Amino acid sequence: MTADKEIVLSVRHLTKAYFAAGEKVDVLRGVNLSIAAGERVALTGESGSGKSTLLHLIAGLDRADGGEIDFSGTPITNLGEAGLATLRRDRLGLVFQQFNLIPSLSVRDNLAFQSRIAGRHDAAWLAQLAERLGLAGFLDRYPEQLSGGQQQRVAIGRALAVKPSLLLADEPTGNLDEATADEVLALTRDLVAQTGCSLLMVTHSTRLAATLDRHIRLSAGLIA
Ligand SMILES: Nc1ncnc2c1ncn2[C@@H]1O[C@H](COP(=O)(O)OP(=O)(O)OP(=O)(O)O)[C@@H](O)[C@H]1O
Repeated sequence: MTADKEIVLSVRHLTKAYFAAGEKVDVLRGVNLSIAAGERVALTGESGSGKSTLLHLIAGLDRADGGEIDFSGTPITNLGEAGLATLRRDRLGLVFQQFNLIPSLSVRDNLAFQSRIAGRHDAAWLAQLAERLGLAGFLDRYPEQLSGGQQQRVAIGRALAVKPSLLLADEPTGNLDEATADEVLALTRDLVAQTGCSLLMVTHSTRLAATLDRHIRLSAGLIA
């Protein structure tokens, strides 16, 4: 990470606990994390270490108990639901293990979904994304008519269509076989570089983690 690069995401002293069966579980105990513009970071950690929890907090899908999250210097911790929704729509790309495509929409309309809502529809960029993701011949199909790898490529294209400042990906290749996972990740890396956005990707694979710019680990509620 170069010192003069803009910090896109800054997380400070983030804490989160859950109550389950009457017991308090401290999942995040003071997480600190900075991601620079264009930086691609892999997040690993044992099952249950809080990786998804951290991504959900950064995406504003859940509230932290304490600490701060800034996007490009703007704190989001105190934003209301509407502000968080706007942030997700305009600045974040989200990709989850379950592809979360809309079954009743064609590939073309799934790809354009978020960028249309954000008022940032760019037909030329979408056509380029579809081409690069190998989806140009599938635009009139529906998600159920695609393979898992193809569906995940639609989810990645949809997230990148808005040219987000940060792509958050939670085990994006977890449901794919190894060869397909490698191919989807390589494409994601290239497209993230072309988009100029930053990437924070949760993965169980230290092999895939090693292919990004930085590899961080969550352990005992802290980034090791
Ligand atoms: N809504 C919830 N209520 C209670 N406990 C929860 C809730 N969500 C998560 N947890 C607990 O918080 C801990 C962290 O969960 P999280 O899903 O963030 O881990 P993870 O590192 O992403 O795991 P995995 O690699 O298995 O997906 C786990 O012990 C989990 O059981």
